[in-house]
Amino acid sequence: MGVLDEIVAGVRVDLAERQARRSLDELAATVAGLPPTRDPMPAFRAQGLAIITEVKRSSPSKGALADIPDPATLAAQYAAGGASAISVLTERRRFGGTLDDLVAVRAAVDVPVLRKDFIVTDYQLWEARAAGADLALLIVASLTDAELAHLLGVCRTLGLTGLVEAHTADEVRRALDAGADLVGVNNRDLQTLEVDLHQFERLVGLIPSHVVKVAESGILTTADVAVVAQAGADVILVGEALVKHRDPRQAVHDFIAAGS
Ligand SMILES: O=C(O)c1ccccc1NCC(=O)[C@H](O)[C@H](O)COP(=O)(O)O
Repeated sequence: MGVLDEIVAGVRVDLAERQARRSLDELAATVAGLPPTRDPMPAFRAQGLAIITEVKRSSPSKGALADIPDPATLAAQYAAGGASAISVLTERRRFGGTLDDLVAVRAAVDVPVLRKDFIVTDYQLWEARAAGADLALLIVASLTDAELAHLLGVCRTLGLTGLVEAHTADEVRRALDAGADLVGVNNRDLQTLEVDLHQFERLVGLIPSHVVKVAESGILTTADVAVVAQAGADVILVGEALVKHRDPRQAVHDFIAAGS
């Protein structure tokens, strides 16, 4: 079993507990009372490099990264620096996140918010929408083709933008076949945790021009930003470098400038 499989196994256990406490009907009632979601795509398609900044306390690859006692304050700093969207890791066991973090971030900023988790069921998408998310991550490696197409359809029904994440050429093909118009290439292999910044560069040519391309993971410096921007990234997704930075607002600003 690889790391991704282990994470998903834990996610399914936690998910069953939440489902026992709150029914889909209850989530649907909450969602019915919400305003429409925010569309991140215009900002992602605009001139220059866009950035999705991540609220990430810890990770399987690096262990503890930052305490982040107040995700809302960090998110406000990201937004002030020019973030086009904010990613909130809501997985508890390995990343120390919760859906409450997403609720707090949603209340603090106006930019779109991404639920970054290991989504394998409709229920998690309803939870994401009920918590105030505008985007949801779908990881090709943890889904069958049928599941991926189905979950992308549920995203559309709920007004969520699906960020479909791939790490190999085959996964990029599967993401496109499922109809994704926002594709992330993760430089991190989620089974082995190895990071290769050049994975984005290798795969980006497989993605057609009308699809928005996101370079994810392992972007630590402005030089790294320049590498993926020159390779054709429309958007970068950055966690570690920002949560560990003494001035996240300035770091976001500098990363955007490095890619433009
Ligand atoms: O970050 C990990 O170690 C990790 C391990 C297994 C599954 C997912 C993992 N991370 C999720 C992410 O995709 C990253 O948080 C995101 O791309 C930002 O990466 P980074 O800038 O390297 O923190």
